[in-house]
Amino acid sequence: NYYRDVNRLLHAVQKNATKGDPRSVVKAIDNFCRQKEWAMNVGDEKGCILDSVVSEVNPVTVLELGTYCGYSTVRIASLLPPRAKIITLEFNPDYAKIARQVIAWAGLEDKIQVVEGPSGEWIPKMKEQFGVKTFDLVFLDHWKDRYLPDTKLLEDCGLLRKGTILLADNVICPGTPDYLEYVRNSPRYKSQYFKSHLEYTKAEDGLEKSVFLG
Ligand SMILES: Oc1cc(-c2ccc(F)cc2)cc2nccnc12
Ligand SMILES: [Mg+2]
Repeated sequence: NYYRDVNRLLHAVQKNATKGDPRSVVKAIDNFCRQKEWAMNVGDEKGCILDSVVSEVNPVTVLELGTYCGYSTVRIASLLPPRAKIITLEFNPDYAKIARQVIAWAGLEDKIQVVEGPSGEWIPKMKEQFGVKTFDLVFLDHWKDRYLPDTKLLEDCGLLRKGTILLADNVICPGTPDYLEYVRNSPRYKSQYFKSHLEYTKAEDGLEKSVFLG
């Protein structure tokens, strides 16, 4: 079952990665998923595109939708300036439990807040619960049918500012057609597609980077 799989991924991190070294945690997960068991991390190829967007934006406040095992959370956090913070939402409690341990192994607990529950319920509470004004970067990597409603919710809750970057995983595989249509046709976004491959495979996938114009 899924929980046993993610547990083996955690053990691979604890066995092969150096405690307190985020990049070795990322490497250990990629090696495990390439050699042993595929898992739905953003992966090393799309991960390099993620790294370049994070480095370009240099965000202070990041929202990640879909933590899973914390691979992209660790990848992003390892590139953030000292005071920067990531809030990452995960619906599945088993995944959240694993992610917290992966994040702890990387030594990044101080930068990352893992929040359990439905994104649709937590987004309207971001300001009051976490003192967030607006997000500088949002990484969408959760259920594909939540990308569009959650983006509209972020707009309606005033959590996006002129220049906020939305970066969306899996816009080709599994695919998020309604989200793509929205960000590519709305006058409120400037959108750009980064062609890549589905993690650890040769199938096409890509990331969509969209700037909120206010
Ligand atoms: O990166 C991803 C890949 C897949 C996925 C699963 C099965 C396939 F066959 C192909 C792709 C699902 C995902 N769900 C949530 C967040 N990210 C995902
Ligand atoms: Mg994904």
